[in-house]
Amino acid sequence: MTLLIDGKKISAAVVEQLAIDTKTFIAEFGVTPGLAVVLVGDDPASQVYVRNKVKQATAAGFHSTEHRLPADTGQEELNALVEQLNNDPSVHGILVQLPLPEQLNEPEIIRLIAAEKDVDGFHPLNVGALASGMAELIPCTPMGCMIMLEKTLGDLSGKHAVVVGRSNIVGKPMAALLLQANCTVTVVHSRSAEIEAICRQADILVAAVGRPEMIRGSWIKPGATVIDVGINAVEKDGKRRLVGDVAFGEASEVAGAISPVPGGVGPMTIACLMKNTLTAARQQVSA
Ligand SMILES: NC(=O)C1=CN([C@@H]2O[C@H](COP(=O)(O)OP(=O)(O)OC[C@H]3O[C@@H](n4cnc5c(N)ncnc54)[C@H](OP(=O)(O)O)[C@@H]3O)[C@@H](O)[C@H]2O)C=CC1
Ligand SMILES: Nc1nc(=O)c2c([nH]1)NC[C@@H]1CN(c3ccc(C(=O)N[C@@H](CCC(=O)O)C(=O)O)cc3)C=[N+]21
Repeated sequence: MTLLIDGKKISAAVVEQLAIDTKTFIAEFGVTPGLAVVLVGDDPASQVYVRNKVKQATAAGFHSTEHRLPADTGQEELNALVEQLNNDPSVHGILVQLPLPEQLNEPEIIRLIAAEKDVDGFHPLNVGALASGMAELIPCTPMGCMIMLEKTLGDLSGKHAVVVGRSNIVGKPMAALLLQANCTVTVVHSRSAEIEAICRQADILVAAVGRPEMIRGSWIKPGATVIDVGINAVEKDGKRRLVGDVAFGEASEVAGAISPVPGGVGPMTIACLMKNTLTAARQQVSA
């Protein structure tokens, strides 16, 4: 029997606990955690995520604001907004939706966000803290994957984890967290040889590639735990559908446990963003 790792359900439990912790926090400090989400341009998928984020923030009891800028926004203008949010004491968390339109310098923006308000965990200070096991703000998607894995497997010590993808947003921080959880970690990417054979050795397989259904059933070791991070919009029978980086039907016949798309990592990412916002608020009131 293959276990379905239900991200919707697990994330609902996370948000429920968070709403309780937030109430306690507000009662103790008289401060409501604030999240600001910045969206440049009008990419429809990004709009969906931003809407979900703002909705969940409200459900968690946060104060949240949405800042939409036109696709042709210049660097100065975006910098000025980030600086304004950095200086706003009612804002504890800042998320700038990525990728940015190409005229904007992404690393410059990531560095400009105050590290203590960087609820994505992308600032170099937070990346360094994660690498050395001192992190407070951990990238939301990998954190969500870890919660799913620990819920499914308990202790991860000694397991061989294979991460497909090495982006700063998912693959690299995922590998860091798995290593910290005592896994033996292999990271493969577009220049790797023998990807299939390496995947087949994985007790834990995390797919974060951005290629619809690239990972086939035959790449999976029987009984392995598979976490599918991919969110790919494809046309099927004239309709827009979301599929992951894993061929779900085939994979679920081999895997011991697998997360679906949608309803897997996506909702966990948003729940972890809320966790980080409360963590950031806690740090800032006690600073
Ligand atoms: N559920 C969620 O909350 C989130 C989902 N996502 C989704 O996860 C997926 C990955 O996102 P992200 O990490 O940002 O994507 P990126 O495009 O930044 O990174 C993709 C990675 O996959 C590697 N790769 C690409 N093609 C291949 C291939 N054929 N074989 C092996 N490796 C390959 C790339 O290698 P190289 O480095 O060599 O180019 C790169 O490291 C996307 O579908 C995205 O939509 C992303 C963030 C959050
Ligand atoms: N600075 C920054 N931080 C991010 O965390 C970030 C980002 N930029 N850019 C884009 C990616 C993508 N991402 C998702 C979040 C939630 C869902 C999600 O909730 N998905 C649902 C439903 C999706 C739907 O129905 O369209 C699901 O998978 O079930 C998906 C994808 C965060 N990202």
